[in-house]
Amino acid sequence: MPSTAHAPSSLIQVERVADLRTQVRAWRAAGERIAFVPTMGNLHAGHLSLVREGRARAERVVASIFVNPLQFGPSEDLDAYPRTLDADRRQLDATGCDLLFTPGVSEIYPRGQDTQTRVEVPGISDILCGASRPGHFVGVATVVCKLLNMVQPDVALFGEKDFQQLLVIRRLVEDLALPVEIVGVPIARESDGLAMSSRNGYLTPEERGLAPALYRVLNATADALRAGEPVERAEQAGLEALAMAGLRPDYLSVRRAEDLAPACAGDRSLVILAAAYLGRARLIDNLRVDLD
Ligand SMILES: Nc1ncnc2c1ncn2[C@@H]1O[C@H](COP(=O)(O)OP(=O)(O)OP(=O)(O)O)[C@@H](O)[C@H]1O
Ligand SMILES: CC(C)(CO)[C@@H](O)C(=O)[O-]
Ligand code: BAL
Repeated sequence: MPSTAHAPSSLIQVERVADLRTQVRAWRAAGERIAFVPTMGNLHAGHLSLVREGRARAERVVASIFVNPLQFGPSEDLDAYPRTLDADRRQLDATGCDLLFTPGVSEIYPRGQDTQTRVEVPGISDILCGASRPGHFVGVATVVCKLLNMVQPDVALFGEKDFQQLLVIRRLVEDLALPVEIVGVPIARESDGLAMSSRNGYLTPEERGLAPALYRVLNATADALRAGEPVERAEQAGLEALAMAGLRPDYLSVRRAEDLAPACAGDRSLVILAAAYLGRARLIDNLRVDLD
């Protein structure tokens, strides 16, 4: 055999819940634990770090690719969202993912998405990204709840880049007593600090040059807080710095890391969250700050 031969693919791909369940049941019967990584595809190193973390925690890793229409607003990028299934499959295979679930919309919403039972996590869904994207977290909570019920994993992995989403999902799992461990995975960044994101692909070369300002401003805001700057002043300076760097800030907010309540004097465990528009992209990022 030529030395350049590739190892045969061991990635199983299924589109139907029934096939997913048959395979997962067989693994369970063999005493194997299941890790689950839900995604919307167009995979990058951030997604693959979730798969690797899954491998470290379970014998089998299931990933899903589903661009969930229920979490997109009417004027958002559902149709333009990048779909790169062949490349995604190759990356998952090379990273040791065992099964890829690629349901169609009718497999997830057989009755149509408008008449689908919905899952709402009140309060935390209505602030920050939820305020700018009304209904977004109902869409996320609904599809994540369904996917968890379909896969029935022992552990599910989510990126800390979507920090608010992670907290919404933790709350959902706690409130509905779902028997799954939720693990947050640190943000994977480009060498210039920009958080990896599928939507970075929307940036022109010039915008891509401006984008790392988001992470730089988060770091400058963290420095200001550590130096004793009052929260409101640090937030205002951060918003101004984003605009000066050529981004259009949506929000920059210092919150309590535990529950995203507004930070008050005396709170020590904080997170700075920001969202900003740049060309066709809406970028998000966040940075934890522990004052002590
Ligand atoms: N840079 C990253 N580091 C760690 N995890 C990430 C990163 N980017 C995305 N993830 C995680 O991967 C999972 C799937 O995310 P998704 O498919 O929406 O990717 P994305 O790159 O965040 O896309 P988008 O640009 O739409 O936000 C989520 O749990 C998300 O938090
Ligand atoms: C968790 C998720 C896969 C639900 O559609 C999505 O919001 C994402 O990719 O972060
Ligand atoms: N990564 C979050 C999915 C979304 O923006 O819709």
